[in-house]
Amino acid sequence: MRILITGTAGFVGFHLANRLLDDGHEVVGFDAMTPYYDVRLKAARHAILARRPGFRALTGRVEDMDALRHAADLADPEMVVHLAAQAGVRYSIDHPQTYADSNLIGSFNIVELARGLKLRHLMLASTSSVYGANTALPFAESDKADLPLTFYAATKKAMEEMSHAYAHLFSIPTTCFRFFTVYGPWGRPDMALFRFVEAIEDGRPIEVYGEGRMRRDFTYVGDLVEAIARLADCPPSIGRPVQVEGVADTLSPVAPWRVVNIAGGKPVELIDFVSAIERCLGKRAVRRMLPMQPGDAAVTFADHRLLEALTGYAPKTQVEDGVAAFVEWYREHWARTTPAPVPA
Ligand SMILES: O=C(O)[C@H]1O[C@H](OP(=O)(O)OP(=O)(O)OC[C@H]2O[C@@H](n3ccc(=O)[nH]c3=O)[C@H](O)[C@@H]2O)[C@H](O)[C@@H](O)[C@H]1O
Repeated sequence: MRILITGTAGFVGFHLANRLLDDGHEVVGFDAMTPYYDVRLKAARHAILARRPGFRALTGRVEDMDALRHAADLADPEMVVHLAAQAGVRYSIDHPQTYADSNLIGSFNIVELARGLKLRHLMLASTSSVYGANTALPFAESDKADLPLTFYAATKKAMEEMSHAYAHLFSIPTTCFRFFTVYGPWGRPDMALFRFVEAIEDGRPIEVYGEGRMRRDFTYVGDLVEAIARLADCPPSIGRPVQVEGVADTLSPVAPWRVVNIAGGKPVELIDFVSAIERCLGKRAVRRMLPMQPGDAAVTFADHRLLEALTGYAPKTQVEDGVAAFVEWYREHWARTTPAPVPA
């Protein structure tokens, strides 16, 4: 299949592109290389993809419709996977404009682009953050999700809603998947795992928010891309819901559209995550215990029965194993081969 993926220099886009190339698909990757975090990491990911037959990279922002149209002309895609976004829960508090630009305008451009393409499937990355102030656990996709705690979450929910309208009006088979704190090799430097490992290796204290009592349904990136690759083969079709024991399919009655959680399935307390990191590194962290940060969710925990019913797959990697894979990558690859930053 010919596939256009936005955000291929990003953490998830890099892994997904590799996975889909392994399966023999052709991939055009579209990425703006934004400097939200160390661009050398993005460049290194793209350099690996560039060596693979079947991959072509284009640089551009999702806010730039002309650049997107150019990418679509080149790719002639049968499927679009939209992963490019301004991510990060806590960063959104002081930088809402970048979220409005990338996540609202960018996602609008993607559905508008899809309107003119004959796609088998449009897949869009959403987030567990849309469950916001919900307290009923686990989070089921059919639960109302109308109480976002951050503007980041609000922009992702808006993307889900925009895509529903477009799916309805223009018959675009659309799946929105909600990620739950994805981690693993080549991960994002702004996220807990990278920050903790980097600090412990450098002998600096780590900052543990919420006194370490928050829980996250951490999802290993290898499991995530397996789930997305399987979901790619399950485009929604109106009137053809899947039967799921105990949970409702989110298939829209008026559009070929659904939303699906992708999560590890076993929430882990942050302090236990820190202990797993310490065991893998063979070092103790100096822990600075801090209060919860504004906008953070106390718990994320996904109902993953819909994913299982659709794909026959459930994520399986234990946190200890996933953290070990990250630590091996960090020590053997990133810390060893990355040059010191150029002074400003
Ligand atoms: O699934 C999501 O909806 C989101 O997942 C991710 O957000 P989070 O769950 O916040 O992941 P992450 O940063 O790994 O922090 C994990 C925990 O460590 C705590 N945390 C974090 C950093 C730190 O230095 N100290 C700390 O205690 C922190 O307070 C938190 O309790 C994505 O960034 C986001 O884009 C979105 O997709």
